[in-house]
Amino acid sequence: MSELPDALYTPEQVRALDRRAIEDHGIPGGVLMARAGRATWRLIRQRFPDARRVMVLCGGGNNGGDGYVIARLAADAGLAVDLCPFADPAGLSGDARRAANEALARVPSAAFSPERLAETDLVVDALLGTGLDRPVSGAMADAIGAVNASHCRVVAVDVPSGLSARTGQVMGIAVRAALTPTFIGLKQGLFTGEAADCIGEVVFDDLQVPAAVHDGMEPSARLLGAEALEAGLPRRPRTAHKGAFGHVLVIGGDLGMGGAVRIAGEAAARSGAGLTSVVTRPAHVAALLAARPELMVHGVEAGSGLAALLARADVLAVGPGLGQAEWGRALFEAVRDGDRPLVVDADGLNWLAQAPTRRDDWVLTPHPGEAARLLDTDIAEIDRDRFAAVTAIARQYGGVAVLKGAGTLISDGLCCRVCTEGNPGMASGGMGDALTGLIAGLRAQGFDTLASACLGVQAHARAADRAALDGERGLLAGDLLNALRSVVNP
Ligand SMILES: NC(=O)C1=CN([C@@H]2O[C@H](COP(=O)(O)OP(=O)(O)OC[C@H]3O[C@@H](n4cnc5c(N)ncnc54)[C@H](O)[C@@H]3O)[C@@H](O)[C@H]2O)[C@H](O)CC1
Ligand SMILES: [K+]
Repeated sequence: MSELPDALYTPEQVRALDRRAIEDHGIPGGVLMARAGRATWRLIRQRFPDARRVMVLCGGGNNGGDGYVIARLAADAGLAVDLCPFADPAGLSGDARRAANEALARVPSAAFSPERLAETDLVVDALLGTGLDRPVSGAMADAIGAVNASHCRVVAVDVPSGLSARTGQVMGIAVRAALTPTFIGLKQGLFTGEAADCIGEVVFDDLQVPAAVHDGMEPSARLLGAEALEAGLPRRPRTAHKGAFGHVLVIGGDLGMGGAVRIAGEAAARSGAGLTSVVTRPAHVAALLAARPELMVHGVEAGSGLAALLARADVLAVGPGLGQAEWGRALFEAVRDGDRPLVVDADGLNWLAQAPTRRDDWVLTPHPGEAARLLDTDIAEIDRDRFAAVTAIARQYGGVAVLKGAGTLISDGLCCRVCTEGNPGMASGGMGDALTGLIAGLRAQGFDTLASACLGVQAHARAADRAALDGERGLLAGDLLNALRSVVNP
């Protein structure tokens, strides 16, 4: 099993890679299945050497076929094996049927029994893989529920059963695995949506298929590898001076929401921007100046006195705490059609959704609710396929779209990038404001629209990982901001 490649594919693309391996490179499907089974078995022996009793759940397709190979290998190694078919092996086709016949000649099949889980060390989930095409129900759903409720560690073959390999959404119910060995091509659905609760650790194996099978196959998305951030944030020259690192102007903070612009401003400053200014309600000026003397804070009523401040800024971040009142609308409209690159978040996105327009130099950073408003749809539709949603926003509004969530997606309308860093503690107030400021700060330092979005998302998630104590509780924006320094200045 090797390091994760960055290329992600749809299930259809992976099936095409399968066919190329078979048809163009003469590797029989049964050999691929045997290799998938052997690779998974080797991983099981490495990671769970103490397992003595294994339960293998086999579905009605080739994912099940992989499971039969594993069951036979486990029996040959002397483990006690409960082999539980969830489809009549006689009804299997081709390679899966041959694998089933070989396994069943070695191991009698057993009906799934939740009670057996108490004596089971390890469950191999070979129910469903890339062929999942409807919500899981009936006996298969009951079994997945029992396995998830048990103490058993689970190895999910290729894809946790019930998780969509395309969208990362759970269809009915899905296996929660400790390990997901996956083959030939990484499925995009393993890295966004609800996948983080199901995949455990993804381990990739190319099944010794020639890399040439990927030739001409444009990945549907790419992982933001850990090294992208280090490579992207160059060290500063000794002769550095603040004028060389840009000037960010954060706009927002209607009455009662001054904290949002403070967080965004502080994130921009900590990102390395040379100067950071804030335009907000006059009522917030004194408190902001006292809290963060690095920020230059200006109290502005709707639109008046803004022009001079805009002229001095290199990048604008509009939205944190902007609000849905007349004040916010006037400020948004004053900057929407200006000539400065923009990062638009929060209520800035809501104002944009009410009067859609296009630009090539902005970064839009919606969460699923804001994305639904931008696309005039509902959150369920966004969750149905987040890759499609973030691409649609980038194509409709121009620039770069960032769809925040577990596995944040970044799209320029052509290819999606996926950030797999971050933790559940980020689901707390102020996180989005910090990301907005961070992206604007990087943009002000000369990174282009896409690079500032990718580096900003990754730095934000990594700072959250560093700040999270147990990763399960709500993170404070201040904790993230404190951690940011060590991330942006490695
Ligand atoms: N390159 C690779 O990734 C390799 C993949 N292999 C394995 O093959 C599966 C894909 O096999 P396929 O037969 O296309 O699909 P599945 O096995 O996932 O299942 C199809 C089977 O299941 C039925 N089905 C679909 N949804 C449901 C549902 N909700 N409930 C019940 N049944 C459902 C569907 O009707 C079909 O009958 C891949 O994941 C790998 O594990 C190769 O073995 C090695 C190379
Ligand atoms: K599976």
